[in-house]
Amino acid sequence: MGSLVKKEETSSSLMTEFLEKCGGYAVVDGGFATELERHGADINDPLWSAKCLITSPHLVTKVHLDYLESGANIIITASYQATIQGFVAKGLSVGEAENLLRRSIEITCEAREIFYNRCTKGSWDFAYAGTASRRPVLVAASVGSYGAYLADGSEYSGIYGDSVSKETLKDFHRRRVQILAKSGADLIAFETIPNKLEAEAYADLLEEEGIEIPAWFSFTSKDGVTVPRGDSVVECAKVADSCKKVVAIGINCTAPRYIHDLIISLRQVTRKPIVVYPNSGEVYDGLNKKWIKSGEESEEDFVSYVSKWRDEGASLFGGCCRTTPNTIRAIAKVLSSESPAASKLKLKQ
Ligand SMILES: C[S+](C)CC[C@H](N)C(=O)O
Ligand SMILES: N[C@@H](CCS)C(=O)O
Ligand SMILES: [Zn+2]
Repeated sequence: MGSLVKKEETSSSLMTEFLEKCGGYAVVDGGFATELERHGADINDPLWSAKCLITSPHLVTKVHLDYLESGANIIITASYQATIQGFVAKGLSVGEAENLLRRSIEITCEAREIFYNRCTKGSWDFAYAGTASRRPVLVAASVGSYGAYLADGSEYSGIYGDSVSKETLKDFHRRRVQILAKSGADLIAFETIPNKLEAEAYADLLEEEGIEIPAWFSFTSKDGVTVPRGDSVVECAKVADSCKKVVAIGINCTAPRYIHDLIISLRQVTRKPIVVYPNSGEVYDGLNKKWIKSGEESEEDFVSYVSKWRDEGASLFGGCCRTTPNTIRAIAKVLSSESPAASKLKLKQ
């Protein structure tokens, strides 16, 4: 009992202490798969970005490093669409599939080490922290939804059919979550969650499997009120709020224009830190694996929203699909010019 309480306290303090170290607000990285694509990777494949764990791990390292150089405090692994079932369908053995999952975390941890070794006294990083300390960086192990594995864009419909129950989803995710939790990541990022059922499955798994690292649950929305399956974001957030292992709740891969109202909805039901990392506002065509411009998106608009999102109560900010290191650099700049550490620096000058 004592050790259970201890673990839960450790979970909830990880994010609080991390945010304190970051000056109150933290920068999450940006679109990962779409950045691999921008560097020439062909991810038109059922494995999507996870294909690069096999074909071009050097690009995975490069994208992580680019985001670290841009100011990210949290870097998310390439495991979004890396599933044992998906790798086995490609002809890999279960053992090879499990090793690739572990490798996704190792590559990210290695990138953090490379970045730390590159940081020298006098770099902007030291000025950012206001002390001679290293910038805090967490590694978040990405878990994409069952819809991501289906590889038809169905994380944007959330419709899995009546044959897929909560138990089906738990069985689908169980082994991957167990492996990722023991691979050296600081937390698990359950991302782009499209329905309440999958959030419930994740919450059950975290509790039943005694997963020892904390997690965030991040939902996607196409209307600013519901997740794609039609469940209200408020109801989904309640599931996340009541799970003790969950240390932040948020929204990702959603058009920036919906984020403000979604933060207000989340705040109605949780006091946990809120994480937002919207996409560029473009819409994904899951059949052709292409992004379609809506004409409403612009990087300037995205970045100008950040202080409004902060005022509504979010504390972790980044980008999802089709955002780039430029977006993250701009977010880091907005936050560092307004953080308590930065204010102290200004006062000293
Ligand atoms: C977040 S969506 C853009 C991820 C890709 C999708 N699961 C697919 O395979 O098409
Ligand atoms: N972490 C994933 C999320 C896709 S919605 C990525 O950035 O590729
Ligand atoms: Zn995305």
